[in-house]
Amino acid sequence: MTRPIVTVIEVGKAVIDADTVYTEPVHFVVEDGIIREIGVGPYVPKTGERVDRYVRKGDRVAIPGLVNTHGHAAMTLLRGAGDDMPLMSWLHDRIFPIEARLTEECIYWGTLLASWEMLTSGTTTYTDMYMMMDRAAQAVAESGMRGVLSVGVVGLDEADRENGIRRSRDFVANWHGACDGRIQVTLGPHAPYTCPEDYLHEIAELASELGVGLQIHLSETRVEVDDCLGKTGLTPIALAERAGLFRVPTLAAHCVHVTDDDIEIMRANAVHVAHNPQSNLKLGSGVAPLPRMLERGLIVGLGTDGAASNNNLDMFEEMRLAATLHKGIHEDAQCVNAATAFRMASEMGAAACFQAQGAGALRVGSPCDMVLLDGKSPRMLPQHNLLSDVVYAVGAEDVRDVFVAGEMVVQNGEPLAIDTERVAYEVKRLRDRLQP
Ligand SMILES: CSC[C@H]1O[C@@H](n2cnc3c(O)ncnc32)[C@H](O)[C@@H]1O
Ligand SMILES: [Zn+2]
Repeated sequence: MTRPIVTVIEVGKAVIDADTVYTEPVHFVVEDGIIREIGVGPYVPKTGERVDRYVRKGDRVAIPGLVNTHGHAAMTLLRGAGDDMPLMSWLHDRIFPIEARLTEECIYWGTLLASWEMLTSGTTTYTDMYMMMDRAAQAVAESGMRGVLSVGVVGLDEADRENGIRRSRDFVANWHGACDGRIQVTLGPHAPYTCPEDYLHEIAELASELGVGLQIHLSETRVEVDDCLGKTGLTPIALAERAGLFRVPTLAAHCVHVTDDDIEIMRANAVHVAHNPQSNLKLGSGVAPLPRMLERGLIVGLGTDGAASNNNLDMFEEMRLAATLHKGIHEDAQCVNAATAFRMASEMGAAACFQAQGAGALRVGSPCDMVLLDGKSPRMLPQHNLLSDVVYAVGAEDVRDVFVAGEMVVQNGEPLAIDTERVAYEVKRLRDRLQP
């Protein structure tokens, strides 16, 4: 039997989870990527204990790696390609024509650009629904991130339907659980307005057969809901339930225009939600009833959506927006407090995208997905309340070092496994080819 790799990480302070904050020096003992011990003060080796790696960062504040529960990574290549438009014309008039020109290398370099952006802004796990996903998975494998990846499928004609099923099946076979479990696969039916009910049913059956969950856009705009009601007499969420979608673990993105009955359907079927406040605001879609969903006990994570509708992948911005937007809407300063927003960006987000128990926190037994913030940042002074600083004040620029499964993937703000100069060169080259 091989001996585990033991890493000791010493930091100045640590947010273990939304309810547990250490304001004194802390050490973490990590064995094969899992946190085995947390102690106050410097690490003192016990007799016979061997440590393979020491990381001494006394001026850093440790937080769990952030979890982005909805996005389309390679859409970084489309950042700024279509702004100030509502969803449907944005998709049909700007995005789909550019996406028709995307090649495999676009997906690879676009996903690496997203990984660079996400890792250096403190995200260690992200979800993705897009195309040519083998190249996205290759980028995730190389970058060191965790990804919950899906082939985005639409079913408006027979050829698309067959391709979607075949590609999804192959993608699960090739990548589910790859890279020591860093890559997880779900199915990715795009939305009820691009996947007819019988196709949603077929995808749910496939997910069940393959033992994976699925992610889908649901009830993002008022137009989507009104069209669906007009055509079927059901809301998109009621339609998805009738199609049998919710018989498999489902992560529903957006859920902006949902009724109380919809929320009850989601609760009864344990549907998870990805709340994307920035993208919903920018596309003029509206504001999801997050407080009602949380009150009813739904598991809700935060997401950026793609970089063409956000227009960045910064989860600190998303967390702060979630913790302020709903206060304003409801004229209630206690609505979605700092702890709730932090939980959604970490532990609840990890649960929302089907990560293992303990993921998204820094407790004993959790995977060591850890972000070290600059404890000397002006945004963390004078430090009345560390959790408040992390949610309301800190920004991506304060992220210094990042670990995924105990491996350092960002050091002093630089990704260790991504050639950032090359990525910058390649995405500029590809941008020029994408213009119609
Ligand atoms: C079939 S691959 C995924 C597909 O989704 C598109 N997309 C990006 N953002 C959104 C959004 O907010 N709502 C619906 N669809 C979206 C993306 O451009 C791809 O075509
Ligand atoms: Zn989306």
